[in-house]
Amino acid sequence: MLEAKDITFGYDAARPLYRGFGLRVEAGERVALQAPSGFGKTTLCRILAGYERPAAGQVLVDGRALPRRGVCPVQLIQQHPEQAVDPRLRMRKTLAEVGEVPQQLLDDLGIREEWLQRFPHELSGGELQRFCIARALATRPRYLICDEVSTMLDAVTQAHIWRVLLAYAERERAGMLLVSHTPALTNRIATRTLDLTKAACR
Ligand SMILES: Nc1ncnc2c1ncn2[C@@H]1O[C@H](COP(=O)(O)OP(=O)(O)OP(=O)(O)O)[C@@H](O)[C@H]1O
Repeated sequence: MLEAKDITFGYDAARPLYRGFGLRVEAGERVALQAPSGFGKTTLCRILAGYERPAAGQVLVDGRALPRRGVCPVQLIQQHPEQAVDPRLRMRKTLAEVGEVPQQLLDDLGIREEWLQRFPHELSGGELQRFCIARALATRPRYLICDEVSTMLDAVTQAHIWRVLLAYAERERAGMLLVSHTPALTNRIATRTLDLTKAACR
C-alpha cells in the first residue's frame, strides 16, 4: 500500500497547503485526485514520489519510507516531459539513467530507433512523453503517479499512452494516482475518486 501519513507541507511555512493530510492507495487501485486549480494536486504528486519532502509526516510503501537513493518504487510522470529530462542528454542516455530498458517496452510505446539519437528539443511533446513513460516503467514501479500526463497530446497519442499505462498497471497490479482535468478520462480509468478539498485541512 502507498500511504501518505499526517502530511504537512507548504512552500511558505506560514501558509501550508495541507495539514495532517493522509491518503492510501492499494495495489491495483487507480485513484483520481480532484481539486480546483492551485489547490496542490501537483505538489502532492511530487511529495508522493519523493520529489518534495514534507515539513511533517511520511510517505510509506508497505510501511517503509521511500528510499533516499536508488530507484523509487513510486514513479512520477509529469505533465511537461521537457521538465523531466536533462536537455543536454541524447534520449539513449536519458533512458540509460535507469539501466536497460526492454525493447518490448519501447515497441509498445512506439518509440522509434532513430529517436534515440536525438536531444529532447528534437522531439515532439508526445514523443518525449513516451520516453518519460518508458523510463518510469522500466524501473517496474509499484505505484505510478500520473499528473496530467496526456493533457497536451492529441487524442490518438493520448489513447496510446493510456493503453500502455493501464496494461502495465493491470499486469503488475501496480497502484495508480492520477490527476486529469478531463472527466471522460478519469471516469474510464479511475476505480475511485479522492476530492482533495474534502480530504486536506489547510
Ligand atoms: N515551487 C513553488 N514555490 C512556491 N509556490 C509554489 C511552487 N509550486 C507551486 N506553488 C504554489 O502552490 C500552490 C499549489 O500548486 P500546485 O501546482 O500543486 O496546484 P495544482 O492543484 O496542481 O494546480 P493546477 O490544477 O493548476 O495544475 C499554488 O498556489 C502554486 O502557485
